[in-house]
Amino acid sequence: LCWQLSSLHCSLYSSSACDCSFRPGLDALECDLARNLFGQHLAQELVVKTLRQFMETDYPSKPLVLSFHGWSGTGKTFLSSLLVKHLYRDGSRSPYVHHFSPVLNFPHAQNLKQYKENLKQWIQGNLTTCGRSMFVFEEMDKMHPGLIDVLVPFLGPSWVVIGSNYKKAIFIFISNSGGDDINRVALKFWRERRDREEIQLRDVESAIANTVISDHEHGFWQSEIIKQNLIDVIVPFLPLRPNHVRQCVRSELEQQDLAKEEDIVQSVADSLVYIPEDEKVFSSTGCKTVPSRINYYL
Ligand SMILES: Nc1ncnc2c1ncn2[C@@H]1O[C@H](COP(=O)(O)OP(=O)(O)OP(=O)(O)O)[C@@H](O)[C@H]1O
Repeated sequence: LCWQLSSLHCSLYSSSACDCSFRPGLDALECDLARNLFGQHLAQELVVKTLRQFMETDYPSKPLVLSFHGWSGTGKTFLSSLLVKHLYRDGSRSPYVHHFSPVLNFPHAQNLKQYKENLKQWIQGNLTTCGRSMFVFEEMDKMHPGLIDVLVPFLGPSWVVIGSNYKKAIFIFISNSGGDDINRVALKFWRERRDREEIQLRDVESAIANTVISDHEHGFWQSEIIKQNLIDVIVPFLPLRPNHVRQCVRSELEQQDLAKEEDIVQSVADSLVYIPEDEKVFSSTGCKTVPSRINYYL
């Protein structure tokens, strides 16, 4: 029955939508984001809109390249995991989704040459196996500058892997860089009593790009990926307000099958640090420490 259902699904979509267990459920993704990703109207809109455009054709002109920016604990990794869940049949167990972290995969600066070669081979090999692969690069701000540029041929419109259409791949880069730029704008809006939903990509985009390319420690320092405009969308994550933290607490309590008691919700939210110190507008760690705090207040 499962097989029949999946082949029916594949024949309803174009057959190539089913390459490599790729089962895009964009309506479900949109719904999941609307319900579970708090306070990130820009990220939500940009990612869904861009994915819809990218999926519209079987022959995209280049792979999709997204770069997520924002402070710690604001939902960058969480959003990327929801993408994986709604794009691949096997979700996070999919063999076509690859994660890279500089600390785990490229820890020693002196091995840069070897890492470059390995990374190139790895990407090429996986793209040959499956054009619909996804590659997620975490902590780009800790990646050795120069390493990531081996990806340049894979990100543009003019490179070919025999046997697969590499232009269907998705690359996601994640970093905290640009977080201060985003926060400055968010704070300005808050001080002017303007709705945070009024913040547009154009309010933060160029500041993020400038910060990233001029940061000597960032993997995109002087990178050709930026210079050649290979990033399709810069996705900003806004700093979280106390009400978003409370939503995270409720959501975590629900996941742990615990009652959503408001005094616990408030105590956990109150226990976080908010900045600036005098105004206490944004959580300095987003929702990151919520699960560990909950155990303390139960
Ligand atoms: N905007 C959000 N909406 C809902 N939950 C969130 C949000 N931000 C963070 N969380 C919760 O906090 C946890 C940690 O967030 P996440 O790992 O996505 O942060 P991050 O932005 O990737 O941080 P870092 O830059 O430190 O890696 C998530 O697993 C999720 O449960």
